[in-house]
Amino acid sequence: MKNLDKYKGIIPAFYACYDEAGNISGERVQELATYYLNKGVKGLYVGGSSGECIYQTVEERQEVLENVMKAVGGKMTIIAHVAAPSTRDSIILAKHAESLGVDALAAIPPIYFGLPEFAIKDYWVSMMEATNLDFIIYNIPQTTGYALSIELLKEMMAYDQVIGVKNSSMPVQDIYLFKRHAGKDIVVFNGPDEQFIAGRIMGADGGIGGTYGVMPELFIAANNAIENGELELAKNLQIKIDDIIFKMLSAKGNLYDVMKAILKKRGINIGSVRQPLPKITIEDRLIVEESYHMIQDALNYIETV
Ligand SMILES: CC(=O)N[C@@H]([C@@H](O)[C@H](O)[C@H](O)CO)[C@@H](O)CC(=O)C(=O)O
Repeated sequence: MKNLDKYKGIIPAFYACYDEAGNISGERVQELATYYLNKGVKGLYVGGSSGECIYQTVEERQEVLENVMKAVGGKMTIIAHVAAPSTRDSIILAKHAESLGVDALAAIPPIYFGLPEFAIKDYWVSMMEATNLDFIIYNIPQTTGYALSIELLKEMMAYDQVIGVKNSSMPVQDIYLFKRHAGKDIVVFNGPDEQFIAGRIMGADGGIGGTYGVMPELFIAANNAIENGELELAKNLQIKIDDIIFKMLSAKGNLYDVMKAILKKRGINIGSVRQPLPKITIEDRLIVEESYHMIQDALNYIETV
């Protein structure tokens, strides 16, 4: 029986760190990784949606992971999202991640063309079996168009390397169903940050989220409240988190650029987003300001409870 405790907690989805010219900045990657280490999160999820991975080359994705491992390798759990459009590149990224000593791989299903489940399974198994690492299925039907079926989950659970599911689908019941039908102990990560505590109550062992990175303290506090059975506090924190997310999502610019602007106000400059993601507008600056102060207010609230 594998000990899965190292995956159970708050794991921010790591953001793309660019220099002023829009190229990957190894220095800023290391600064952001160290920032999260010091915040006390459980680990980092590197190269996922929030990492703008689909807009980066294989070499750029390798550079990001190399710099994360330089900064925090061995000091926290590192999950490397290695899925690329082709199986070939996914295998290259998986082997590279293993060579750096990450804890686990994660992968979305194939994108663009809708493929039959046997082809999705082959895609996942090919990159997984190119290494000896733990493997986490990434279910995110909103962006991939494929919702993980119980049948395919059961087939994948037959592989000892498969240890969990990162579930970003909105129905929180999916978390329960994946746990129920896995047939063995698995880790399920809550993906939609807006319903983090609901996911935890329905069986998620922790969370991986794109907004954790701009307010990690709030998700750590919400997770601790769940762990301690303080459901009223957990709900109050979730409501504060959601109001912040809704405010950030109200911007015209992409959420990731809103969060990067807020991080800059928190002292961490990781550049902007890569097109075609729309950058924040002048008008969005007010939303950034308001979101930043809502985070500060929530941090002050935590100090009082
Ligand atoms: C569809 C989507 O991107 N979901 C996000 C959420 O963290 C999302 O950004 C958040 O709930 C705000 O809507 C994560 O589940 C995925 C994610 O952060 C990642 O893969 O980087």
